[in-house]
Amino acid sequence: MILDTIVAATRERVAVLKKVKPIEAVRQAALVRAEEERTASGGTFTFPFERALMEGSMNFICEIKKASPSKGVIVEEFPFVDIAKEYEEAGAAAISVLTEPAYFMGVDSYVTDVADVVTIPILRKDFIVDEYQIYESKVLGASAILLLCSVLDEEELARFMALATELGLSCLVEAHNEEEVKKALAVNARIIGINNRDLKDFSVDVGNSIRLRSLIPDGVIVVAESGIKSADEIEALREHQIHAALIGETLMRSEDKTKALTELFGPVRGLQVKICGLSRTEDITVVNNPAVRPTYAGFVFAESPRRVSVSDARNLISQMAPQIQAVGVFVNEDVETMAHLAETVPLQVIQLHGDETEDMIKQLRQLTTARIWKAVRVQSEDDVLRWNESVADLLLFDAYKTDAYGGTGHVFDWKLLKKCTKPFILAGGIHSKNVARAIRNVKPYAIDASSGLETDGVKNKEKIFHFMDIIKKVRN
Ligand SMILES: O=P(O)(O)OC[C@@H](O)[C@@H](O)c1c[nH]c2ccccc12
Repeated sequence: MILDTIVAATRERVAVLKKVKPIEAVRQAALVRAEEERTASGGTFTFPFERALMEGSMNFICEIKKASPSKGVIVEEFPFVDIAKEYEEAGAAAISVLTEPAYFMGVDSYVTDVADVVTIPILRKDFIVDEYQIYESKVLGASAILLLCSVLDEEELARFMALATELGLSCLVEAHNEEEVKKALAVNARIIGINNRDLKDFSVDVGNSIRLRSLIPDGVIVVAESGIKSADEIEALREHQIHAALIGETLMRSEDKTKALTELFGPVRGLQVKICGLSRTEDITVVNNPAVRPTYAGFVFAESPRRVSVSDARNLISQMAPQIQAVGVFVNEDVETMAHLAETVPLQVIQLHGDETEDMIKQLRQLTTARIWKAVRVQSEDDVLRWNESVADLLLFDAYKTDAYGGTGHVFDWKLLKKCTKPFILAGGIHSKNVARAIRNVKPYAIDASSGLETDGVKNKEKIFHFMDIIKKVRN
């Protein structure tokens, strides 16, 4: 049986590795790395892999795999670093990297190379039979490892999971049948992967993950693995509360990963875009381009590197395509001034980005017909709930930073927005690498980007075009 052959080859591989680099050295390196990470995140591990699988209604683990025993070589061209970048932009929650050399043509260093270019977590996919490989996975920069119920007994599973947890690694515990699911549950797996492919004869049945899913209690993350090709399959997985789909071949073979994930996830219609912090004539030329043309363009009147004077704003807005609505961004400005500027610049929207109160919004409402947006800098769920009843036309959620009111380039925890019942605008460190995930997982009315579209403090044309291109593919 192929699985036995791969496992035997893996044992030999590990035996050789141990001679080249003794386990004690790898263990030390892993412990150092784990300790650094723990300290950096304030004393506890953050387990980014499992958190990423809880973000949206369907999360994708996109796989980097040159070959497989069932399909042989899948792609001749294998620019795996570019593929990893594309996966991240396409909206992958995590990336799975095959490192098994003999049957999947994997290489250990792929993990490190991918970790260098993406910020999303990486699953190191290999046939783990020895603690050595767990330490190694940590050193390579993985956030998670794969443990196979078909290869490991309960004692090994429990021991390997405990070691992984100690190192801050998550475990995707893979099962293919009822007996293996029970085994995964017996060792308290936090993430169970249900493989649709039978590793004994390579037959694939996507219904397998749906059938076995019912055996798994709430609170355990469920991942459907293998053979996933269509939007209908993803919809069925979603209906059965499966949190994530691990997809290899379908994505490796697709020319455009962003389009491929949109096909699978389904398009997100109706999303609006605001590009904030325009300050130069060149910026106006870019937004006027039909390929860009956001619904809203923001002009910052408050203290900021992107501040514009009233006369500059007037001049820039007069050159702007009439379809684009001008948003004036203010911080703790007095209401008369804002109402006057809305009239005279003119501005279609007043965005309050400071410590304005609900009373101020009401006063402003009396003075202007411009729409009023209130920016809320989110530190906790309470910040969101407090503004739920506001008379503002829309809320805009941004990251909190003590020393700045906005445009900080920081991303906040989007899960804090779950209880927001009204349409809102999402801001805070949005750029081409996280916009697809932001749109699909947070489902805002509009997305607002500023610093993520800049280079050296000014708007970058290429970044803006690329950003809009991704958004178009996500909206389809
Ligand atoms: O390429 P596919 O059919 O989308 O499958 C991906 C992944 O599930 C598959 O590579 C896999 C699932 N379990 C494994 C165990 C080892 C190696 C590989 C795998």
